[in-house]
Amino acid sequence: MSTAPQLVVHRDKELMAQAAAARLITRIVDAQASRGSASVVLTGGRNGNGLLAALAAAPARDAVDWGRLDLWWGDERFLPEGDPERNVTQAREALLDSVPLDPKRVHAMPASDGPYGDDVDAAAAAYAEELAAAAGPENHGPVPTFDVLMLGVGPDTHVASLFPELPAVRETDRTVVGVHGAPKPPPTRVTLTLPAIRAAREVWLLAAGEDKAQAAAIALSGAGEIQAPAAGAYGRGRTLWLLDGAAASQLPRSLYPPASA
Ligand SMILES: O=C1O[C@H](COP(=O)(O)O)[C@@H](O)[C@H](O)[C@H]1O
Repeated sequence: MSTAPQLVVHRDKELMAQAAAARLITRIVDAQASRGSASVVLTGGRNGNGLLAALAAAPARDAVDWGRLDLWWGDERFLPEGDPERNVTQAREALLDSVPLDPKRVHAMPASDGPYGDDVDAAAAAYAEELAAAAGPENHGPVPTFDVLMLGVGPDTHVASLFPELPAVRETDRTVVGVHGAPKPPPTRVTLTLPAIRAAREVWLLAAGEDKAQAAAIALSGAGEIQAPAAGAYGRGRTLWLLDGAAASQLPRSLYPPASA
């Protein structure tokens, strides 16, 4: 069942990143307190990396027990290990290299020079198996119930590597698929599908900057998920759109009334 999106609009992208980082710290600490560990799905892109950098700079980051955190990725650019364009490389630089994570709990998606070579579909199937192996009987299918799954919203409404009208966004069965011919480079990618995204307790969509304004307005105005993948991303318990004022500037008044002064 879809959860209605809730919107939080911050003044600018710096404040949005800091507030989202604080929110994430709280969610992780709460999950660790109630379930012993936490699981978070990271996103690539400018807003996702901005959040990780803000988290790295937040003194409260020491409240997290980094050894009891599972990290997964919503998508990956299918490039060689260590490529600066890989989402995991950027996440390592922004945060992961500076906190004491358990390497066994950092579930990066395969690289194009990894065990599956350049076979992106085999790489996607392997990640699906890794997710299935981590899912327990208390989960609702072949993926863990992630505590928080974050998605950067692209200017074309893509989330993860689910681009409008491409086959990946139509997938209703598999949890992870290979993407061929993505309109944003690189063309070959690995992505969670909408059914996997919807297994999360909380889905957070991040949109900051003027170039995200139209995408946010379209996705939040009742567009279909095939044409606007962000519209199909929701969590089991909560769907949260975290925006800055620029990204919120084209939202319908019923969702976010502009300030009167
Ligand atoms: O390529 C990607 O783009 C999106 C959005 O990135 P942004 O820089 O426009 O914020 C991101 O969510 C995705 O993970 C990434 O692979």
